[in-house]
Amino acid sequence: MKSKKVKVEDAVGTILCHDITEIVPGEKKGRAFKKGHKVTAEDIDKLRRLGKNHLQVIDMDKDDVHEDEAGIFLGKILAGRNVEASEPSESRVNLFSTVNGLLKVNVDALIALNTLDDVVASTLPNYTIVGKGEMIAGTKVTPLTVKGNILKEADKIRREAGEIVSVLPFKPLKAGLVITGTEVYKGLIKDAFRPVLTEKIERLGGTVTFVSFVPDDEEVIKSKILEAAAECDVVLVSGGMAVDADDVTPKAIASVSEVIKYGSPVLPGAMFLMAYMKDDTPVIGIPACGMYAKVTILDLVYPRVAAGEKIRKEDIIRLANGGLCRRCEPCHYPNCSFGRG
Ligand SMILES: Nc1nc2c(c(=O)[nH]1)N[C@H]1C(S)=C(S)[C@@H](COP(=O)(O)OP(=O)(O)OC[C@H]3O[C@@H](n4cnc5c(N)ncnc54)[C@H](O)[C@@H]3O)O[C@H]1N2
Ligand code: MOO
Repeated sequence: MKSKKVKVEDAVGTILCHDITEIVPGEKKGRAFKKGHKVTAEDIDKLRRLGKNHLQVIDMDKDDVHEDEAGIFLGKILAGRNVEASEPSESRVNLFSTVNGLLKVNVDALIALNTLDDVVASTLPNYTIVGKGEMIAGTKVTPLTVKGNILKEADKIRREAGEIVSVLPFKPLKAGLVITGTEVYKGLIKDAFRPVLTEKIERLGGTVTFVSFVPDDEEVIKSKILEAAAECDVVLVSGGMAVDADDVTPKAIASVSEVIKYGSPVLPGAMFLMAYMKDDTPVIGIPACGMYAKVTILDLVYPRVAAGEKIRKEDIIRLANGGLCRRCEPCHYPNCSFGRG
């Protein structure tokens, strides 16, 4: 990109390398033309009136694209489902969510885009819960023009990736709770799991339509999971997830579903279990930390389930990076590093 000095009348189609200021004594002082502006035939008279005989400009080659056009193009490449792009300003285009939901970023494609010369694209962290109208990504080029072949490369990355930035709306899931623990079942202690789980489910648009309190008995737990799975979209089973003689919940879950992962690299949440029934109904085993800790692995995995994702073993393992809660007092989640791997 080379700049040169040209006569005003020869500047049509070139790009200004600097702002041009207009001063009307006693009235105004401001920018009449912006750096990056593409000079048109209609601009010539005004430029002359502003006392300009020469301009410092960039002469666009045939394969050069103006920064604003490049920004618009990149915005289109980035924006997947439920995402809309703003108008460009100094080539920057912002992307906004059009729904409440879960941000999904194809991180590999995002990194590939940023390896292209002059391209900048950044997003909120993958799997952030976002609101309708929230800014979720921004893109621009480093000024003032960009080579067309770079945009072709960007388009290729998008085609191979499918979508790069999208927002998955939360499904109105019917959730079943199977709350284990003989002490709770017998009324020796008051249940604390139901309100915590209900709040987390309802916050994401779901409804608790089945609740069963059961003793630490493998057969009883198993039959209640089956009952819940028959009428719900997701089953959450709490308690009895560790090592006591009475902790039979993982066995009960494993007897009716396929366990994807028992044990997770998230603290709190080490004794978490993720499983699926034959018909793909998710069954989630939640250790007791899910009741007393403000945030746990459940806050990282459940939104993905509610957004319709099928959780794989690798997804749980990848939570290790960022999976350590700092235990801040007071808790700042989600404005913290938890789950931000
Ligand atoms: N030796 C080891 N002990 C524990 C380990 C370990 O690795 N080695 N892991 C710890 C971790 S991590 C967690 S988390 C807990 C998991 O606990 P459980 O899911 O087995 O929970 P319970 O034993 O059933 O209960 C613990 C505690 O919470 C009370 N509880 C349970 N459900 C309810 C409810 N619905 N309402 C109110 N209170 C409830 C229960 O009465 C117990 O007091 O294991 C660690 N141990
Ligand atoms: O599963 Mo315990 O799960 O770390 O607090």
